[in-house]
Amino acid sequence: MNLDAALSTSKLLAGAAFLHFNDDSTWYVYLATLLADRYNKFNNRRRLSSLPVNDEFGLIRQWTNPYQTAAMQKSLGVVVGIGDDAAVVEMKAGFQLVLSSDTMVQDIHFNEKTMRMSDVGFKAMAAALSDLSAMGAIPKYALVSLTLPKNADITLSKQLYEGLYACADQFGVAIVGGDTTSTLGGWVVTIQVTGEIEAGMALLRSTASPGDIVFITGPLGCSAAGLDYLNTESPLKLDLNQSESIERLIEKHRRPLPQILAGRTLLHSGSCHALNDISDGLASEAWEIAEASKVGILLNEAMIPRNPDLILYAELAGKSAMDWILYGGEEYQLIGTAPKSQVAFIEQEFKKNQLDYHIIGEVTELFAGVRLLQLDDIEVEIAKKGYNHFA
Ligand SMILES: Nc1ncnc2c1ncn2[C@@H]1O[C@H](COP(=O)(O)OP(=O)(O)O)[C@@H](O)[C@H]1O
Ligand SMILES: Cc1ncc(C[n+]2csc(CCOP(=O)(O)OP(=O)(O)O)c2C)c(N)n1
Ligand SMILES: [Mg+2]
Ligand SMILES: [Mg+2]
Ligand SMILES: [Mg+2]
Repeated sequence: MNLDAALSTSKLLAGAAFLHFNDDSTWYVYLATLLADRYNKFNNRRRLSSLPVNDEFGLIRQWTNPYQTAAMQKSLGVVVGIGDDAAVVEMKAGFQLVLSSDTMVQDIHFNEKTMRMSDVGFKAMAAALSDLSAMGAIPKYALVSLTLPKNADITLSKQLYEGLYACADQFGVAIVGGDTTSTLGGWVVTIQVTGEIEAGMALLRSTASPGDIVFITGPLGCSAAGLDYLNTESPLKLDLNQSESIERLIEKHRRPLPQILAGRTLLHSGSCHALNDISDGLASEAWEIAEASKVGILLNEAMIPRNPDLILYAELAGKSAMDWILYGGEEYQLIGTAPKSQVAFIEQEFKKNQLDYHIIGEVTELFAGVRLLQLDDIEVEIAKKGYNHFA
């Protein structure tokens, strides 16, 4: 078995184990169908190569047919999948629907220099699923709306779908439909996702409480540092160690992972107060919790984790790692709050699931907004800034 095959098999196993964690008794059916799916993929591709490439419906079949067989979709609760006017899916008693939508636009979220099309697909799905993770939901279904240039290279659109399905499969998500349109402008991908959650259990931004600790599920700033490198005009001279560090930062920019298991672990713990995912940057998302919960958040610079690759690259580039950590965004880690008394329990649950967990501050009623206790012991308000589409 080559490395790629081994890697993709281990991701499938991780996906299956993940469904198992979600108490889904059909997880082994999902695994079996996923493996059969991989086996059939090559044959499917050959069968499809005779379809026309300049016809919308032929294209949709080419994009979607090589992936997720009917058997696999059935194991995920799909009753009617791609091909009719709308999809039909099973509803589980005692659960509520969780709905969200996210868009990636050429030259705003990605460009030819920063991302391959398969990365765009993977990241678009990951970013959409991230919002489900921030509610504590189990991701289930996705609709893909694709707007592509009239003269687009069809190979690129197929690569986009390769990435979309790689992420969907990793998190047990069935792609059940979407929409296809042409444009005289650049590529736009919108992913609408649906998840399910135990009724009444969704984790909100508005429920932080004074005395809570503030935590994050992993180091921040790496995606922004990776993007900075990809945008560098004059290439830096790098030794092997430095280029490996930068490769890892680029990977974090191109293939972020939604923290679904962390969201589920927090929901199961019964001890998480507020939760939000970090798409626009730590400062911006902490502000969202502070405002929605009508509390203050005091972050402690000394407690904020610093990824060694990030520190190394910040020194090389002569830029501030802390700026990327606070305002960088696109990290898709979670920021949350929990009562102090529950910290040990949550930490233990995270450890059990081999998840990362860092306490970085506390919730207070002494002020409104977000402040940072700097390394020099001075407390400053941090700007409510992050990525803003209209700034
Ligand atoms: N065009 C829109 N019409 C209706 N609701 C929207 C629109 N754009 C965003 N929203 C809603 O506004 C809220 C904030 O959106 P957004 O900042 O994109 O959230 P996030 O950063 O979590 O992805 C969400 O509840 C989202 O569903
Ligand atoms: C070419 C390029 N320029 C800039 C960025 C930086 N960037 C674009 S969007 C964004 C924030 C996240 O996107 P958004 O659409 O606001 O996601 P949401 O908050 O809806 O989850 C960032 C940091 C990028 N990823 N690529
Ligand atoms: Mg959004
Ligand atoms: Mg969000
Ligand atoms: Mg945003």
